[in-house]
Amino acid sequence: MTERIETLIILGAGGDLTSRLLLPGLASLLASTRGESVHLIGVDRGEMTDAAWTSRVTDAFEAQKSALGTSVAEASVYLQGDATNADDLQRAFAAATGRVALYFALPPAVTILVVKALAKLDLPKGIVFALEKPFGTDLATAKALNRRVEKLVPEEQVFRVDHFLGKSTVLNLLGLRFANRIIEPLFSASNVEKVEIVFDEQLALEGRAGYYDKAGALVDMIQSHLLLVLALTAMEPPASVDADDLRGGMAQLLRATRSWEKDGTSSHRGRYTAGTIAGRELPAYTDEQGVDPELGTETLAEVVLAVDNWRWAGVPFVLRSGKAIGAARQEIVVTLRDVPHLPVGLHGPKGPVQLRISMKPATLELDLMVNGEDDPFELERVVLAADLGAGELSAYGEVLAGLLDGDPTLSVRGDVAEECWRILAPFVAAWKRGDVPLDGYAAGSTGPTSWS
Ligand SMILES: NC(=O)C1=CN([C@@H]2O[C@H](COP(=O)(O)OP(=O)(O)OC[C@H]3O[C@@H](n4cnc5c(N)ncnc54)[C@H](OP(=O)(O)O)[C@@H]3O)[C@@H](O)[C@H]2O)C=CC1
Ligand SMILES: O=C1O[C@H](COP(=O)(O)O)[C@@H](O)[C@H](O)[C@H]1O
Repeated sequence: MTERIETLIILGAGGDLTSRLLLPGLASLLASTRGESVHLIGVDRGEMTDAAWTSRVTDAFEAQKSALGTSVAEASVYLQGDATNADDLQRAFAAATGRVALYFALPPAVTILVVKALAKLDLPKGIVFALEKPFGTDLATAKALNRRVEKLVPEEQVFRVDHFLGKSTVLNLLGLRFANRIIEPLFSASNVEKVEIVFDEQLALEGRAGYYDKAGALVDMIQSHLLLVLALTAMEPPASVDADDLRGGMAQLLRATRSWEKDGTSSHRGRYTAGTIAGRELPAYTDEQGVDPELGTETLAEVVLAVDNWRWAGVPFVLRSGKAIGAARQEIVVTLRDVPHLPVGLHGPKGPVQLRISMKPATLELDLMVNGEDDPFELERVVLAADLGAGELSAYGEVLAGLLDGDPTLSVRGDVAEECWRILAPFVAAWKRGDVPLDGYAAGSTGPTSWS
């Protein structure tokens, strides 16, 4: 049996990811039936006492307080240090006990420098690297990062984190698709006209220019998160959901995925201008602190993909994600083809029949055409709805559970990370060539009007 992780070292402990998602995720795990104690060490460049760090951890644990969480917070320690410096990393390892997970809650450019510094050290036995997305900045750098990392530790000791794999609705795709005769047979080109995977947020930049301005919506959201959701939506039924079968199935699907138009023009990009969301006034993206307007960073991206296999030939997969959108819309929408023949005499509402799997809230809706109450030959649309349940753990809680248990099922395999970059390369190139305009949309709107 794999030895459990005893110490979790977070590099970038003072950052947004750590306080907003990672520590609350840990709190949700510790408060759950699956929680076990862990020695927590925070490392960042800023000066902070152990007491200040403990109080920061305690605050982040507040919403999901537990006795175990309190004891983990109280025993946690902070080390001021530069994660790209081998001596500082060695100090962190010296403070650890048992098997170590080293969490890179760092910008991608810093991560590569840390990996270089780690090459100078004798690493703790069995150490697991938890790497945050994006893995590299393009296919070449992702490959280079993977090659560097594999020189230090074997693949089973690399946990590439993508918290979308920990979202209960995303995991629910497995149950919904592969445990229901009513759903799985629908999922093919003979029945499906189009699949949309949308993650529009009301959140704007939220002070993250340092990272986001170099990433943009395509890399931040589509490159890893939405492509993995696509893989689970469209993959062949695996024999089991163990790490090899599940990740193998996802890799196979992504290898068959490509840009709809080979030159990357089956895409849109947009950037928000000033506007209002839920009563909050937002400046234009280019007026946000730390943004370099010359970079032309998009805050809304949409790409159309094809899956070149027997099941999905000819079906467009539209992936879209945007910030500062008026109404959050986070769902997988499967639009079904019209029935091959509607018996003459039956008539009713036009418009697509859809299966909608919402990531937030976690719900499922299936449109059904039924005979109307008044005129039985006049069809009416009704909706079959189900609550999919929020899941015991937050998405980060779920991936941390896998990381600390040494279970790689929810870790993004190295080849999968590379495939994701390969798929997006034509869009990046088309945008760089200027073949796709950068459209404006007002913050709080649904996006550029010209797209619909
Ligand atoms: N924030 C989010 O919502 C999510 C983020 N991610 C990923 O997490 C990663 C981190 O993002 P995020 O937390 O937003 O970024 P932040 O910039 O908020 O945090 C990064 C932290 O790392 C610190 N840091 C930078 N360089 C070093 C160094 N050499 N040694 C020690 N500490 C260092 C920074 O300190 P300083 O302030 O001094 O620079 C900062 O505290 C990114 O890869 C991002 O893609 C993934 C999912 C969600
Ligand atoms: O990785 C990221 O995800 C969040 C959205 O995920 P959620 O689970 O917090 O809703 C996104 O806001 C952020 O830009 C991105 O880096």
